[in-house]
Parts: sequence; C-alpha cells; structure tokens
Amino acid sequence: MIKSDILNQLQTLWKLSDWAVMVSRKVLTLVLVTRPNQVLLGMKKRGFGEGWWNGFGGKVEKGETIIEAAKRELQEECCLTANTLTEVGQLDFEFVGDPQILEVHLFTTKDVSGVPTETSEMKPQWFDIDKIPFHKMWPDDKLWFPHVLKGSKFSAFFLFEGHHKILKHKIDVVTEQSHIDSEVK
Ligand SMILES: Nc1nc2c([nH]c(=O)n2[C@H]2C[C@H](O)[C@@H](COP(=O)(O)OP(=O)(O)OP(=O)(O)O)O2)c(=O)[nH]1
Repeated sequence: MIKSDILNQLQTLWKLSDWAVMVSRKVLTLVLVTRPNQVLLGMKKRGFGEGWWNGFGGKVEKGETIIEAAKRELQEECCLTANTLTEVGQLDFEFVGDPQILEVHLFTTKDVSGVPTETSEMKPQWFDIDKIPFHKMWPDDKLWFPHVLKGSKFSAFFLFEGHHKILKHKIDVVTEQSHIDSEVK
C-alpha cells in the first residue's frame, strides 16, 4: 500500500471515531411523583444540579432497564417505591463543548408506597402546582413542566451554554391525551 493510501485510511478512521464521540449518549431517568394539585420535588444536595429542586433520578447502570433504574433512583433518593411509572417524555441535553448528549427519560407516578424521606442526595418536599419553584430549578424545566402537568407526552431537545443559558430548544408534543393508558410496572 502506498503512503497516501495509508494516510487516507487513517483519515477515514479518525473521522469515524470523531463521529462516534459526537453521538455518545448518557442515559438517565427522572421521576415526578404527583398527588392531586401537588408535585414532589427534591432539593439536590450534591453533584450535578446541586442547589436546585428536581424530580428524582440518575444514571442507568449496566445490566438494568430504564424502568428499573428509575425505580432504584427514586428509592435511593427519597425512599419511595414506585408501583407503576408512566412514561411521559424524553429530554435530550447538549452542552456547548461537550460531545456527550444527556438522554433523560421522564416518568410520572401517583402510585407509590412509603413516605418521602430525606437522604444524603435529596431533600423532598411537596409543592402546589401553581407554586413550583422554577427560579430554583434547571432553566429548561419551566418550558416542559406545563406539558407534564397537562398529561401530554413529548420529546424535547435543549442546547445549553454552561448550566444557566439555553441557546436553542425544541419541544415536540407527541400526544395531548392523558397518559393513563401507558402505565408500566
Ligand atoms: N429537571 C431536570 N432534570 C435534569 C436536567 N438535566 C439532567 O441531567 N437532569 C436530571 C437527570 C437525572 O435525574 C439527574 C442527574 O443525575 P445524576 O448525574 O445526579 O445521576 P446519579 O444520581 O446517577 O449521579 P451520581 O451522583 O450517583 O454519580 O438530573 C434538566 O435540565 N432538568
């Protein structure tokens, strides 16, 4: 093989590996527990999103399904057991300068056992749905929460610069119908 062929092949491989990095995804879960007119949020005490109110969730670990991860994180973060979960949407996040996309699978549930309890990661508190503390939450939340509260399903994409500024976003509402029919165990 002549030198320029080798160089061409190396260049192709380099581009392919670059592409693989560009599309790498981290899969996470997020669970919102609701009861009439209220939603349970947790104050994140450490790590990603520290100091902000959020639902409960985290990374999907090797060998578990997304649903298993969602239930495990809810249990670990506020000691609640989800008997059923309803899939309501997917949130994709890109951060400028970071090739990894965060793929967050969003669920709601009314069907939980246990008492919300503070853990080392989260401090849970019920909020009236007209008093959700959006000023102390991820900035995208005020854009998609209304869809969740209406019972719509949706998928969304957000491009962030840092953790406070949204440069671009897109929300596609998949269905306006109530998601009561799609509960999963
Ligand atoms: N509401 C909301 N939640 C978000 C956003 N971005 C984002 O990653 N999340 C969620 C997804 C996860 O539930 C959580 C981040 O998970 P994490 O990094 O703390 O995961 P983990 O508990 O497995 O982490 P670790 O500390 O155990 O390593 O935040 C956002 O913009 N808005």
